[in-house]
Amino acid sequence: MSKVLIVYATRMGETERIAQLIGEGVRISGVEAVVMDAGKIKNEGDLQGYDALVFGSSTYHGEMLNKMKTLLFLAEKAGLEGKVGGAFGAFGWSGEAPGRIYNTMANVFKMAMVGDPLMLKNASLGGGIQMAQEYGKSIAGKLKER
Ligand SMILES: Cc1cc2nc3c(=O)[nH]c(=O)nc-3n(C[C@H](O)[C@H](O)[C@H](O)COP(=O)(O)O)c2cc1C
Repeated sequence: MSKVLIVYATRMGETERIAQLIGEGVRISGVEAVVMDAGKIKNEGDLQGYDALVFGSSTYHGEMLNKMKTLLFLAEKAGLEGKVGGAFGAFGWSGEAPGRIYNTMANVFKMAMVGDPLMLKNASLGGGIQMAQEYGKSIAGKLKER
């Protein structure tokens, strides 16, 4: 069975909520999902053995959180080329982090990215629950195309 790893970096918990909803969308599609805090990933081996990887961080002062920067340097060595990818994050107004994560996954890791990064101001208001679950479903859908 295909397996998806969803890793989040959060300060107040909003990006974790989005990660859990993406995980639900993956599981609704019948695909296994593991959701993990970026701080739990200690070496590149922790990122191996998955068919799709989805990374997310909230934005502070125009940047992703340091835990996500560290994770991306580990991921560079994990051999993720060709794997399905996605990026997400909670934001307030400018939301730089998800796009930067997405571009690194596409351009440096050469992953097969789903349409766009998912950016949400709130995981549960304004259709957030559905949008995050749909993002998970689109990750699972891209895996099933293969
Ligand atoms: C000190 C501070 C700086 C912030 N800087 C930004 C920013 O530059 N751009 C932005 O879009 N949101 C910014 N935000 C809003 C957060 O991204 C937003 O509250 C988000 O929901 C936090 O998600 P988290 O709980 O996953 O950390 C900032 C919030 C705080 C408290």
